[in-house]
Amino acid sequence: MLTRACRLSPCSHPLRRNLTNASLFSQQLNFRFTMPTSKPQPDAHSKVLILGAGNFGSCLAEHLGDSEHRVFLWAREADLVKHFNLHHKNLKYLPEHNFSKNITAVGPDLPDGDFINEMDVLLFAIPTQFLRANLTILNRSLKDKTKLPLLIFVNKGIEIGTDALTLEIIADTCGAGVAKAATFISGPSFAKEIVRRRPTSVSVASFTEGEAVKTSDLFHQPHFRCYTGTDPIGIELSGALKNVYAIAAGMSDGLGYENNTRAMIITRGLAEMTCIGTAYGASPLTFLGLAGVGDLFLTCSSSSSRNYTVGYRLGQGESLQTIISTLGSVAEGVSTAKGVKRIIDKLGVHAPIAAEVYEVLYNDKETKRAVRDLMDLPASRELDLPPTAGEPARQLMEKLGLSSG
Ligand SMILES: NC(=O)c1ccc[n+]([C@@H]2O[C@H](COP(=O)([O-])OP(=O)(O)OC[C@H]3O[C@@H](n4cnc5c(N)ncnc54)[C@H](O)[C@@H]3O)[C@@H](O)[C@H]2O)c1
Ligand SMILES: O=P(O)(O)OC[C@H](O)CO
Repeated sequence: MLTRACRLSPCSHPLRRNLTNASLFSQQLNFRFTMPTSKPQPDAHSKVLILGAGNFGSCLAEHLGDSEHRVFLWAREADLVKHFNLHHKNLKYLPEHNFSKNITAVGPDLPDGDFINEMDVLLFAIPTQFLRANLTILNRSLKDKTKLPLLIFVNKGIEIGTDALTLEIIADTCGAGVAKAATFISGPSFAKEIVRRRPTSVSVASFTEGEAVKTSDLFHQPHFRCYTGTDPIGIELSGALKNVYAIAAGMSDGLGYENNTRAMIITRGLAEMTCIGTAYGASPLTFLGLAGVGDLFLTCSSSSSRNYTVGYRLGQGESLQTIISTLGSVAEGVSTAKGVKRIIDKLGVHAPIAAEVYEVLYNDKETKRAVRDLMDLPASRELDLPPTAGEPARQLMEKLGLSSG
């Protein structure tokens, strides 16, 4: 079979133990810590600032504009700001769409402190690799950290160089209190389908159910459902990891392999994601949700996915450099593959598909050779979840002041 995936020290009833640990852990959290919360539930006419006017930021601006919120969309591109306000169009990222008149573009400089402090909601749609620099500037504007706006993050990646999840980037730049209040949206949600009001569902997670519910209520519409949870680390890992497997699936299709191979990559990819997440300290169940298998399935099976497209073009023989310079949009899996490789090496999780994607992207390994090496792995058991050692999550929780030990 394809992999000897995810083998750490065997344990007798790993799933049961992981579930027990996860639920005990969240009970301890709710019981032992006073969690920071944002201002009360944003009402029907809230002021929302969306940071990042790419495909997803502008799509979510449109989504919230539907609900008659006062929506501001920050773009770092001066021409985009000017054209958007004149014509309600985003020519660079969603050129076909006519945007709601409830949206005002702002930029190219980040808004100042007075403006930021008037907002009920700050939604970050900035790719992971640029988040730290922008949060560092924004932090200076967050005057009263006991009255935070609702803070929502939608990026799906791991930071190069630090291997940090977004929670850690927020803690480093704005402090642990801000990170603890953050909410994450992730799940199968192509921007261009949301602006066409196609029925869509996502996962929404925060450390407290209350914050997640505020975000869910804000986003809920007849064509858009949110499912809440309290495993933000698992939700973040799901979104970041699926991008790497979408590259693998695209590669396989680009090489001319067919449905069996793609199904194998999706299924073994889910097994790898679950093992990596569990070893990291997330709940294995999170990977069975919309942010996990839902988004994995979407991006591994559609040419609308930028990550799938990168893989497909690699499989067709194009160089990574050419693909990146002509993609016109971000494919978070390319940078995230670096962090994933370091995380699996550090945790000792056997995740051969992720490792082969890294080899193709960064060590010039031929795509065909990568597939052959995966198929040559010795036969293995289908799934042995690692014990919930969870050292990275434990360290992160400690950094956030949420250590339970
Ligand atoms: N497009 C989708 O369907 C979708 C869906 C869910 C989540 N996401 C996630 O949302 C995030 C944004 O993706 P996108 O699709 O909007 O990307 P995009 O490629 O459409 O746009 C890129 C965005 O990054 C901004 N940017 C570039 N350099 C920057 C810098 N130095 N500082 C700040 N911003 C900079 C651009 O101005 C633009 O707003 C990604 O993490 C992506 O994984 C995207
Ligand atoms: O185009 P991709 O591959 O970045 O995928 C976009 C979203 O993550 C889909 O949910």
